[in-house]
Amino acid sequence: MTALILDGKTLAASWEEQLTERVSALKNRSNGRTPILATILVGDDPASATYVKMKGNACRRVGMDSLAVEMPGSTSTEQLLAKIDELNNDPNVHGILLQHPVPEQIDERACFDAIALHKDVDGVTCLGFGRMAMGEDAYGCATPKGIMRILEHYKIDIEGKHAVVVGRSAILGKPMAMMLLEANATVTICHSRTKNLPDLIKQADILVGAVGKPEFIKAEWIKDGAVVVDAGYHPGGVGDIELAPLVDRVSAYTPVPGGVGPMTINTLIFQSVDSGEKAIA
Ligand SMILES: Nc1nc(=O)c2c([nH]1)NC[C@@H]1CN(c3ccc(C(=O)N[C@@H](CCC(=O)O)C(=O)O)cc3)C=[N+]21
Repeated sequence: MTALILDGKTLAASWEEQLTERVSALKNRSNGRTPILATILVGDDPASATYVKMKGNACRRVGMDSLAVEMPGSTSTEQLLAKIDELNNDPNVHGILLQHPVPEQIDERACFDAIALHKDVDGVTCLGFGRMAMGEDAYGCATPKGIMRILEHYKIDIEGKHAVVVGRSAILGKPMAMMLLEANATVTICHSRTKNLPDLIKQADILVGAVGKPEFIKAEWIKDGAVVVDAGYHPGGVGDIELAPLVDRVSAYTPVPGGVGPMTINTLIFQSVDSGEKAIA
C-alpha cells in the first residue's frame, strides 16, 4: 500500500494564496486597513521565539500586519493580564496569540482566558473551547483545527471511525478529541496513566499523536491502513510517532516536518483574517 501523504506544507501554501486575495480585497474596501495579529512572547526560549517569528512571517506573506509583543521572563501574571487587556481594547488588533508555554510563575490559564472571545484566533480560551465542544460558533484551537482542516481537505472519512488521541493537553489533545467527536468519530483519549496503550492504539482507524515525546508511539502498535496524524515537533525533525516504518502500510499520514506544523500556522492566520474582516468591513 502506498500511503497518501497529508501534505500540510503544500496545502498551507495554496491556502495562503486565497488568504492573500481576501486581505487584498479587504484593503480595497477599507482604505488600506488590514487584519492585525498581536503575538505575545514571554521570556527568551529560542524555540518559542522561532515559532512566533514564523507566525509573524506568515502574516506578512498574506499582506496582514502583526504586532510582536515581547515581555521579559520575569513578567508577572498581573503584568501579562494588563497587556492582554490593552490588546483586547485596541481596535486595531483583531487577533491575539499568547505563545505557550509561559514562564512558570505566570498563571497561563488565567491569561489565556483573559483574551476576548472575538480575538481568540488561536482558540485557547475556556469559553471558545466550550462553545466548540458544544458545536457552537468559535475559533478552533489552531493545531487541532489545522488537523481537522487537513483531514477534511483530503476527504478522510471520520464519521463512525475509531479515533485515538494520545495526549490530553489543553491546546492539543483535549480540543482534538472534541473536534473529532463533533465530526462523529468514536473517540478514545489516551494519556500518561493509560494502561495497555499499545492495545488501544492498535484499534485506531485514525491516530493522533499529541504527547510531546519524540517517537514515543511505536510503529508496531499501529494497525495496517490507519490514518496517522503526528502533531509532535522535536529537534531533528521527528514527531511523536515512529513514522518511517509506517509509510507503506498505513493509508495516510502527516509527515514531520511539513504536515501539522504548517497547518497550525495557516489556521491561526485564517482565523485572524476572518476576525479582521468582521471588525473592519
Ligand atoms: N498559543 C500557542 N499556540 C500554538 O499554536 C503553539 C504554541 N502556543 N506553542 C508552541 C506550539 C508549536 N507550534 C508550532 C507551529 C508550527 C510549527 C511548524 O510550522 N513546523 C514546521 C517545521 C519548523 C521548523 O523548521 O522547525 C513543520 O512542521 O513543517 C511547529 C510548531 C505552535 N504552537
